[in-house]
Amino acid sequence: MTSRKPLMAGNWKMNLDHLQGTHLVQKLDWTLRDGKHDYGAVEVVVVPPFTDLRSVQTLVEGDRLLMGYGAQDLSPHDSGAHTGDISGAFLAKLGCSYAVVGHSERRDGHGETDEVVASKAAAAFRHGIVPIVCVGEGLEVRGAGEHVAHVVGQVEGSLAGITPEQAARVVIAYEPVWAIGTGEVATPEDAQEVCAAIRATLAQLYSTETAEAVRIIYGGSVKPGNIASIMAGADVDGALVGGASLQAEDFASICRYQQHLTA
Ligand SMILES: O=C[C@H](O)COP(=O)(O)O
Repeated sequence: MTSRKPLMAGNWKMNLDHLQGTHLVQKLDWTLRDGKHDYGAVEVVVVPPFTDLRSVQTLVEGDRLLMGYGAQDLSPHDSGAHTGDISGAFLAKLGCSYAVVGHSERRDGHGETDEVVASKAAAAFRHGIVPIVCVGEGLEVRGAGEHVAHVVGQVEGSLAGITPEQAARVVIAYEPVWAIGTGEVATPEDAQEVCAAIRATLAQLYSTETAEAVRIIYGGSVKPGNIASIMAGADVDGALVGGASLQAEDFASICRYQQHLTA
């Protein structure tokens, strides 16, 4: 029996300005409360654009909401002449608990390598922020049957320099690129296969104890109708949700995935 607390993180990507974001957080909180969501059993986190974070902080702190929030990226640098970068120090001051690093949309669209991702993960830890480190293969790699080796390589590269103490707190998101925003979700077996391989890699890099502590979540076309079967995988500890996290009812339903099992 695992003691890992499931994590449902809603990555809004470049959607919703701060007014729309405030509205969604309020509606999500209300929907979760209405469904008697047990935050102690399933952690809920929203990941808005940078420009929404101050508004989300004000709402979460002011109304003592139980959901957490994080950023979609951060700078590998802490301060200085890095135009357009956002420091982990600033995010920590805004109360961010998490920062997504190495999302495939940044690896592909901004040329981020494993080395860059590792430096961002290290920056997050310097400021007490937990990095959600994204890995995942493209369609070609999957077609060649090299997805496990590819993802394992990304995990090793993206965690370079991360200490065992930090590694135990990291979140790894397995997101097959071909499943992101396509409606083509990985099968529960696909998700479990790669998440188990990630955990085995963590055991080799660090220790079995560390590997057992790490939450490994799945992302890619997660919806209310498929979350329960994905979560059935022994090594799947939650989800990084894109499109479906923009609708309060859908994301709340995903957060309450356990109810789908008994429904
Ligand atoms: O960060 C989230 C993932 O990219 C998944 O996005 P999606 O749920 O829209 O497929």
